[in-house]
Amino acid sequence: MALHPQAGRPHRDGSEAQAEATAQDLGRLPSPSKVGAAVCPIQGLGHRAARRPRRGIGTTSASRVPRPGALMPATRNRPRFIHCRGQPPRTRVSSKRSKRSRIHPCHTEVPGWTHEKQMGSSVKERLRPELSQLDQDADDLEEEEAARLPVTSPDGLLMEGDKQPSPGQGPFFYIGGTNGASIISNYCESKGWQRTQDSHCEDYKLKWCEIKCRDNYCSFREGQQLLFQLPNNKLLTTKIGLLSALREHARTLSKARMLPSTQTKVLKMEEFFPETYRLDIRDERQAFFALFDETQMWICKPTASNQGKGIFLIRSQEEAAALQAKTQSIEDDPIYRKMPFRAPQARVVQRYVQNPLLLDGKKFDVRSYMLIACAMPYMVFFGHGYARLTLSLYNPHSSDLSGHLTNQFMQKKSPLYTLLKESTVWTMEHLNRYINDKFRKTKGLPRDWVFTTFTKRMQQIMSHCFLAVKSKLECKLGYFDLIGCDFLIDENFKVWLLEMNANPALHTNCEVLKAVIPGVVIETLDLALETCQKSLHSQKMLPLLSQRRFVLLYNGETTDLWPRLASSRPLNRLPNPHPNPNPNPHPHPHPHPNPNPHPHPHPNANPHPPRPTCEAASSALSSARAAISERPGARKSMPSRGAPVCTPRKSRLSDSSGSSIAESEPSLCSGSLEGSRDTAREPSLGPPEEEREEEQRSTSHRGS
Ligand SMILES: Nc1ncnc2c1ncn2[C@@H]1O[C@H](COP(=O)(O)OP(=O)(O)OP(=O)(O)O)[C@@H](O)[C@H]1O
Ligand SMILES: [Mg+2]
Ligand SMILES: [Mg+2]
Repeated sequence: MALHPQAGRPHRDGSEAQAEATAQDLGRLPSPSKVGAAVCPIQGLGHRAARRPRRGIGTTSASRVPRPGALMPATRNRPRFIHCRGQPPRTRVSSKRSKRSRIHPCHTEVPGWTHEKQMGSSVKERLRPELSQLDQDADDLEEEEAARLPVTSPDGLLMEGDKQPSPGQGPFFYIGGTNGASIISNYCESKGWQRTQDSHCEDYKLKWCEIKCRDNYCSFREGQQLLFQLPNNKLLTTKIGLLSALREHARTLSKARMLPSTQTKVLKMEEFFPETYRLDIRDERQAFFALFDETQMWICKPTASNQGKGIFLIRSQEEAAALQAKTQSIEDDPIYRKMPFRAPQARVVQRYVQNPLLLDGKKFDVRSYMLIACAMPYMVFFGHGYARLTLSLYNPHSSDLSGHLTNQFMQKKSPLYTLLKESTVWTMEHLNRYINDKFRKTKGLPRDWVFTTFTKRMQQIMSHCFLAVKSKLECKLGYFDLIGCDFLIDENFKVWLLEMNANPALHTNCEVLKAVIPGVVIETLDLALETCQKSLHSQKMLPLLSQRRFVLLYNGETTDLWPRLASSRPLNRLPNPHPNPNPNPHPHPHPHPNPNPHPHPHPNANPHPPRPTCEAASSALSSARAAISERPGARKSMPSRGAPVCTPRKSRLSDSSGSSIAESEPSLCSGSLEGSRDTAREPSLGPPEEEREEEQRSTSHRGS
């Protein structure tokens, strides 16, 4: 299919990503005056910290306290969580390792994991005394296991200044919503933390909410807490946010390319992102309707919905004309003119990839992950996910959307889903085997194309997208994010990025998901803890002891200037994920039914330290870096980006599950983080208001 170059498309200035992102949630917000304009007191911290000189905070505590609550095996191949019970004596962090602190390592081989994590010889050398002790400790532990004694929390579970875990005294974690809740909860409980159902609890160590709530960001204690989701991740995770960011990045890069010093090849947006137009901007809309003809297929999507909601295809002149008329009527509607925030959700139209690669005749896409484990400095990773297939055979002419939309939510609508659901999700290994068998010879692909070329391409694209928004993301030490990225492969093996999703689905309702998702979540949490702790203590990030399958895409420690929290802050508040340079490669084996999830060596396999960084991505990064660093607001020149401007306010709304108040009283929450309402935005097209609200209520599980 011939694609129109993006270059000729209408552009808007770079503030659109932010403005659009803002617009999405504004329908649910009170006017800025109601919210109040006071600056959140937390906001200033980053700047103050930036001015302070870096001090040697010392590493003793971080390196000596045992890794808390590691998953310990009940048998050699049946890992289980150890829940820390009882009240161990209060721990003082000292450079001397206490006897009890030595029990954490676990030498158990966990299928599919151990081979990926080994220490380099230099690290081993350094750790030799520790290693022999740990061997002994592991034996001790096995004895304990054999005796089936309850395992108590090791000393030093918490860092200095924290209370020891005891019922009702924390440390606390809070989970808003149900997405991945049991995995997160098990992980935290294995560390001896206690779950609170109080969504207003401010004394938490970790908060993982499906829906962002402004209060969470206002009361956030930088360096002391972990908070899931960057406040303005919608720069990447709404359709318009991503489109605008990529366009602006393309402009920046094209300017930079004119400089003699930056001639290196960088990724072009049109090479990986299907041609897309915003329907909420008149010029773009007109450009789209002018170019449309019946030889092409387009897909129309609401910017901030997920699970395929509100999506339809445009194939005929009649459908295009109907869309045009509807857009126009909304624009002309006096109600929406007066109250643009009441207007239906903005939409994009995207060129439909009509010739997808098919697996046994079925369309599929690939869900991968971008993990922003640390925002100060940025530590960004790539992680493999899984492939999602439709139940029915692909027929480009069919009007049945379930054959066109591969996301699980669409497939779940089918009565056949319960029966055939296992066939709708494949592991990446399965996909790799299939492509090796069916296409390697006929298409002249390299062996293990999935784990070589395809993986590199996804990493390159993710890096490109991250760089596109890096200077605009609101970052604080303790923010972390897991973003679901959807890729489509066409029959020419070209890779297309379809979208990125906040709060990706973490369901485990079929066997493949059970094998994949817990590992993703556990490593996410491990990496968030480790990187945060290291940042707080001004320790070197690498090697990352908890890195297993995720591949490092971006290490801001070596690239960016970033403010460090000074030692005048209360230190050691975050429980230390790696109290000791742990030679055990698999401290957190997750219940993983897949005995060998990565039989083939591939870029995400992680056999040797130092942990892998992505070559593909780093070349993309280095070639783009010069351009990025010149952008206003780039990290180099702006040490700490602003926190959301907001009034700290005790929220008083909570649904029964204790999840974000955004659902019950949307006007108070969700999305006010990005600034004030863009009243100047053009009316947009979409489903009626009720439908839109319904969509917003039910889209907590992003990226189905
Ligand atoms: N440009 C495109 N060409 C071909 N198929 C597409 C295109 N865009 C989307 N699709 C199909 O439609 C599905 C839904 O699109 P998309 O992921 O953008 O929407 P969504 O509502 O955000 O879904 P989710 O977040 O649940 O993945 C995709 O999984 C893919 O199968
Ligand atoms: Mg989505
Ligand atoms: Mg999707």
